[in-house]
Amino acid sequence: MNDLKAEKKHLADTYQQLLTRKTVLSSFLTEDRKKDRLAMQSIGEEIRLNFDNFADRLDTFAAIESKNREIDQMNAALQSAERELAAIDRLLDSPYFGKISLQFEDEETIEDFYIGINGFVNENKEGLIYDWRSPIAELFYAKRLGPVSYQVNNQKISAALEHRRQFIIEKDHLKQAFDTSVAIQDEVLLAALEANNSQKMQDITASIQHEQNVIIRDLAHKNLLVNGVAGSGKTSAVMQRIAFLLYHFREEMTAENVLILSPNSRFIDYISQVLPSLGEKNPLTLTMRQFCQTFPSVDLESEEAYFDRIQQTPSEAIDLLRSADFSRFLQSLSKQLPEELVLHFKPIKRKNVVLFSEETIETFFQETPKQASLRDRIQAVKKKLAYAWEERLQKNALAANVHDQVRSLTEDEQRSLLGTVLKDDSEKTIQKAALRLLKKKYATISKQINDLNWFDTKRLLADSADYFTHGQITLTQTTASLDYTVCLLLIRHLLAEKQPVPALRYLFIDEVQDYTPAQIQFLLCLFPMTAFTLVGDQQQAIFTSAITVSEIQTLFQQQAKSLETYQLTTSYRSSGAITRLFAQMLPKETNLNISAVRPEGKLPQFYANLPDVSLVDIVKELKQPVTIITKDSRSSEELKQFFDKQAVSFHGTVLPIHLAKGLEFKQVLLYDVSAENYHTNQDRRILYTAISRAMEELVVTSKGTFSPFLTI
Ligand SMILES: Nc1ncnc2c1ncn2[C@@H]1O[C@H](COP(=O)(O)OP(=O)(O)OP(=O)(O)O)[C@@H](O)[C@H]1O
Repeated sequence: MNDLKAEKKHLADTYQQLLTRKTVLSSFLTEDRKKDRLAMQSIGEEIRLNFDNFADRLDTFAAIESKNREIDQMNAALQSAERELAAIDRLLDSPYFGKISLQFEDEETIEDFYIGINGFVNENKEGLIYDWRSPIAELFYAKRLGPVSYQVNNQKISAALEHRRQFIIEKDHLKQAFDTSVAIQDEVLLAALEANNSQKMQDITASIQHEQNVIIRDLAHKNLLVNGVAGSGKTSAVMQRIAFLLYHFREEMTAENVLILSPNSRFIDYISQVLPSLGEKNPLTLTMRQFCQTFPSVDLESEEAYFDRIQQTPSEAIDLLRSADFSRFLQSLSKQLPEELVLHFKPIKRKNVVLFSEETIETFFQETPKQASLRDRIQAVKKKLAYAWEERLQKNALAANVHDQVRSLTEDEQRSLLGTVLKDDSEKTIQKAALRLLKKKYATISKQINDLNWFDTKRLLADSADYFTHGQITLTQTTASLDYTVCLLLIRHLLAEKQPVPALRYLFIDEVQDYTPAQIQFLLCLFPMTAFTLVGDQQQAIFTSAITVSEIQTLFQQQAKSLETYQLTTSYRSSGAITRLFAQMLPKETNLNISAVRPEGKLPQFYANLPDVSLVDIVKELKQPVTIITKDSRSSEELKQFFDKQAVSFHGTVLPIHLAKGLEFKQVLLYDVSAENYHTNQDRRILYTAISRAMEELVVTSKGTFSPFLTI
């Protein structure tokens, strides 16, 4: 490349300008922090607090207000400088990764734009680096050279993309440069894949592929569903899309308006660095179980019990609780309750003393307008109960014995029961304190009223199941399974009280194939205005809790919501040989043609009829760290104990597949892939998922003969 020299010079210049700006910002921050402290100190000295008369008070407030404004301005300047400094620090690691040369209409010269992980404008207000999310940077990810356009402030700008260059840069060292005419060059992609050395997920900004970019930047469609093969960058696309949206809507939303639902706690940790490395805050990230636990009075099975359960064949009752039909029926109850379904109320009690009987609550309910929605009627009953309770407390607070109780309180007791020490013992003070005392004493009653403990939602759910299945299914729920809780929360939300949820603009669901139709329906009800991005892989549906693409599409259609579907078939994670192996696992009718990006690499090794004692040598010989993946938790535990007993030490982990899901590891050993362990269609998907966790080296063992799904 004849202008490599010019590129090196450009890099040196840019790097120098970044360094200069860093120095300016650092000294501004140290100086300003000092000034800030001094300013704070001087406030007390400068403002004479004078509250003598009305005019003095106004003057004092005005002086405080003006000082506050000064401090706010100072803080805003500090924060903005801190943000800029952090961005510069990121850029100093690698100032930019791409360049596009554009010929704009009516302009004679071609203009160059350098693209980096963040933007940088120098002190002369020249844009030296453009953020990869800026409108113009989209052209960098465009498929071909030639006529292109982009949108700025709803205005279309046309140009000709004359030239695209990609760089591999470390600090101020230009390691490689490639001129590319078709999207992102393989060398850059392969270099990015090679450089993936971390245990945590990394951003893919410099090598986002065209089909991923379309998903990341899709603003035209509110709801997206991405069905992509193993390793096709679905999670990466989710993270990059969040970063893109936070940038694009920076004036309107923050990370607080985003929620990511993830498969398990390990995965949450795995993705935790991507957004901070791009200068963005992580949004709240939860598993569906954790999300349901955020609601009041939810008591749920543990994560382990949950995973155990969703690997078992479900009972008829669980099937019902997961189904779209049943949750749709529950949803329909909010409009009209069939005559056969009767609401049941529970008495409000304290220590076996009934304060509001079922009959009283039933009467309150009957007094509410019949034409109102059930939720409004329940809310009206709640208000009536709260009012009746307050009245009762006020009446009781007049009683002499309560007043005596108040008078006999020591100062310490007053502090702990009334929150203050009584100033006098006038009738008025004592009466007020008496009410406070009673409220404190009977706090559980207010809580019961508030938490709707008196409305028997469990009974309604059980009766609904009975009615819906014509008496075929009786719900006898001993432990609160996630499936049961989701239906209960749906009833609570639609029929009793809107559940408290964050104001979400975007909801991202990873591994969506593991959700049930009822769960998706529940989320759609909870977040009617939110935009959904769902990503998953039908072939990785390894649990009995699952949903298909067409079921998801139907659920969206029923809610009159559009859903744009994307399919990704290029796999970036595993070597060619490993990709070939898991691609063979797909049933013919899927018609999926998985293409690998990485080179062929080392062939997987297979050991049939291998006793555990021989496993030890194989594990030790493998490049470390090695991840051993088992089919379930029980075999993981057994294997760990076996290694302990044998005093085998190796660098790595033993994980059941449900915890390895979504993650990736350089060296993987699949434990006991025997015909006995892997013969059903679900086993086939487990195997496909397990093999596709391996990036470079794969060893497959079996205690007996191999599963028929392995065509070695
Ligand atoms: N455009 C890209 N450039 C560089 N690396 C990429 C790109 N796309 C994906 N990768 C890498 O490929 C690997 C797989 O990506 P990711 O985990 O996002 O895929 P996935 O579709 O969510 O996988 P799975 O469903 O199998 O868990 C990751 O290491 C990711 O960094």
